[in-house]
Amino acid sequence: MSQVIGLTGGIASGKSTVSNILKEMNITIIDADVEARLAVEKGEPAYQKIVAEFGNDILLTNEEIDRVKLGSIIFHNAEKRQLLNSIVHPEVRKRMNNQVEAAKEREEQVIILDIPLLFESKLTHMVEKTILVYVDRDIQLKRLMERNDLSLEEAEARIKSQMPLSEKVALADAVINNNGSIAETKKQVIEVLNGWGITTQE
Ligand SMILES: CC(C)(COP(=O)(O)OP(=O)(O)OC[C@H]1O[C@@H](n2cnc3c(N)ncnc32)[C@H](O)[C@@H]1O)[C@@H](O)C(=O)NCCC(=O)NCCS
Ligand SMILES: Nc1ncnc2c1ncn2[C@@H]1O[C@H](COP(=O)(O)OP(=O)(O)OP(=O)(O)O)[C@@H](O)[C@H]1O
Repeated sequence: MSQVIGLTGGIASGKSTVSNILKEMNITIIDADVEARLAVEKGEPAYQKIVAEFGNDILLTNEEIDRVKLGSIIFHNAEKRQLLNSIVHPEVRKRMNNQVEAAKEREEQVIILDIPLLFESKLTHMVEKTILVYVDRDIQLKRLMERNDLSLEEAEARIKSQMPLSEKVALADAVINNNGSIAETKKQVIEVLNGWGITTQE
């Protein structure tokens, strides 16, 4: 029997960092952000709907979606964000479910679903247990501004578009504190998995 675990957090809280640690242990990760990117490629049904709703202005010269432009719209406007979510999220769920089924057929012991909006989108029914990657807000803000080269205002708008990490802590089965070094984070990942009876390769 496979165990399906949800990995969540906030923007730039360290989900990819934890995912990479898990990948090194040969654990399968299904990443909602990757699926969301594939779902909006030119020719996909969600692509057509996005262009119909947001107009040709959000396209690059090669006709792919300009993610920077679309991001600057939806992170500042809750209604537009809701509209984009209603187009993209059903496709993401379908894609993730297909991959979970495939991983189950391969009889994988552990399957991790990396879903940033696991709690906001009420997707906990897709998983048996949840792990939250937590960071303090000031560290989150600093890492986000550096990684995405964002202004303070743009970074804050992105953080505010999600449920506060402090609220997510109460909803998760396990919390990994990613304020410290990556080595400290890795130690906690191993402790959580071992605590759930999952043996880890190092
Ligand atoms: C707005 C878009 C074009 C920005 O693209 P960009 O390449 O800059 O960012 P990327 O996709 O890598 O997302 C980075 C992070 O932003 C946060 N985020 C993305 N979309 C949303 C959203 N609708 N609401 C809140 N946070 C979001 C997540 O924490 C995510 O990990 C893109 O994020 C998108 O299409 N979002 C809608 C789909 C979605 O909700 N994806 C997130 C998980 S399914
Ligand atoms: N423990 C750490 N120490 C220092 N830097 C870190 C640590 N963890 C993550 N980072 C850096 O912080 C940034 C955000 O981390 P990461 O990309 O893993 O977050 P994420 O939750 O996957 O983000 P998003 O949801 O926005 O894609 C990255 O630039 C990463 O290199």
